[in-house]
This record gives sequence, C-alpha cells and structure tokens, in this order.
Amino acid sequence: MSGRTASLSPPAGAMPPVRHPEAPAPGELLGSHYDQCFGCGGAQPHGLHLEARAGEGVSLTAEFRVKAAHQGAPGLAHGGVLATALDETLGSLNWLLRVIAVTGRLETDFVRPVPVDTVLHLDAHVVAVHGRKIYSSATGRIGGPDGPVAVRATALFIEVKVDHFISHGRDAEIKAALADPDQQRVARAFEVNP
Ligand SMILES: CCCCC/C=C\C/C=C\C/C=C\C/C=C\CCCC(=O)SCCNC(=O)CCNC(=O)[C@H](O)C(C)(C)COP(=O)(O)OP(=O)(O)OC[C@H]1O[C@@H](n2cnc3c(N)ncnc32)[C@H](O)[C@@H]1OP(=O)(O)O
Repeated sequence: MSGRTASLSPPAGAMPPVRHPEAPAPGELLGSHYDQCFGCGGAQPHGLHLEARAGEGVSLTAEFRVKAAHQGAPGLAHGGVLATALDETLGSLNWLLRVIAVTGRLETDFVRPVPVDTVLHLDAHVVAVHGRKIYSSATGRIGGPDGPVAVRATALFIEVKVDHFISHGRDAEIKAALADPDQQRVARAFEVNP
C-alpha cells in the first residue's frame, strides 16, 4: 500500500482557497486549457465541449449537453461520461487558483438518470487547500440551474508542475501544444503566476 489517505475530507490545517487576483472575473468564460481535451477542447470532435464560467470566490458553473454519442443505456447518458463532465468542471477550478493540478481521486454519486439532449447544469467550488492537495466538490442538475440534482462529486486534485505533462505526454502532442500560441500563453501564465 502507498499509505495514501482515501479521505476526501480536508485534513486539520487545510486552508480556505484563495482566488488568484488575475483569475477571470465572475461571469467570464474560462476557455479551454487544451484544444484537444476530451472535456473542453473545441477542436476535439469526440469531446464534451464543456464550457465553464467563473463564479464568485473559487467557484464556477458549466453546462454540458448530453448527445446521442454519450449514451450508456438507451436514451440515457453513460455514467462515465457524466463523471468526465464532473472531472473537467472540477479541474477547471484550479485555473481560478492559477495552479496546474491533476485529478488524484474522484468520487461520484449518480442520483438520477440523465436523458440524451438534456443540459447538465454544473456548479463547482474548491473547499480547501492543503499543501499540493486541492479539495473540491461539484453538483450537476437537470431541467435548469435550480433543477433536481442528477450527479454529485467530490475530488482531490494534486498540484503538479508543467514538467508533469512534458515528461509523461506523447512527443507529437507536446510539440503541437507548444507550437500553439494559445497553449504557450497558458503554460507561460502558469509559470509566471505560481
Ligand atoms: C507541454 C505544453 C503544456 C500544455 C499543458 C496544457 C494544459 C495544462 C494545464 C492544465 C491541465 C490540467 C488539468 C486540466 C483540467 C481538467 C481535466 C481533468 C483532470 C484530469 O483528468 S487529470 C488526468 C487524470 N489524472 C492523472 O493522470 C494523475 C495521475 N497520477 C499522477 O500523476 C501522480 O500520482 C500524482 C501527480 C497525482 C501524484 O504523484 P506525486 O509523485 O507528484 O505526488 P505524491 O504521490 O507524493 O502525492 C502528493 C500528495 O497527494 C496525495 N495523493 C496523491 N495521489 C492521491 C490519490 N490518488 N488519493 C489520495 N491521495 C493522493 C499523497 O498521499 C500525498 O499526500 P501527502 O503530501 O499528505 O503525503
């Protein structure tokens, strides 16, 4: 065993999250962190095309329309796709902290089925930060932003350096990402605003 704690509750000594002064203003779209991302990439034909908008503090909202390609059972969204939408939404929160982080742990509750063509209204916030560990939670509702809860998740993200992607990613995609002026801007922003 690794000795890692399975708990998604912040430990004693965890601090409230601090919104970065240059984080997008409440109401602003965050944009995609990577064009080919399955969750948010605009150039990813198979993706969820999730769009997140900054909220107050370290929170955001996002919308995801379930398409026919996302089915598990007839006419219903696949649970893994819904978990991806939650993961992406939670991951986007770290941009408000100006921290690069990857999902270490994601716990999902599936509360009610989500039909195809439904818009899932997601909201997420960071609960606490402890060293490199970021504790966050998200809720997805259907029928409107105040509709019934369909899915919920709590997560632990771990802060990493941009080298994480450079040393683990595939060469071709790394080179393409570095050649994309937007991605370079993202990476640079992360480097100068740790
Ligand atoms: C080149 C161009 C660059 C362009 C890049 C473009 C964009 C980049 C920007 C942002 C991208 C990031 C996210 C995008 C947003 C959303 C997308 C959704 C998010 C994802 O889809 S992301 C993919 C799935 N994700 C992974 O691919 C992670 C695989 N994994 C690892 O890479 C390692 O596993 C790692 C790094 C997590 C840790 O490794 P490590 O060696 O750095 O650190 P270590 O193990 O020491 O852990 C430190 C402390 O975290 C605790 N801890 C760690 N893991 C835990 C777990 N699972 N459960 C409970 N606690 C855990 C330990 O217990 C310890 O705790 P303590 O400090 O208390 O001892």
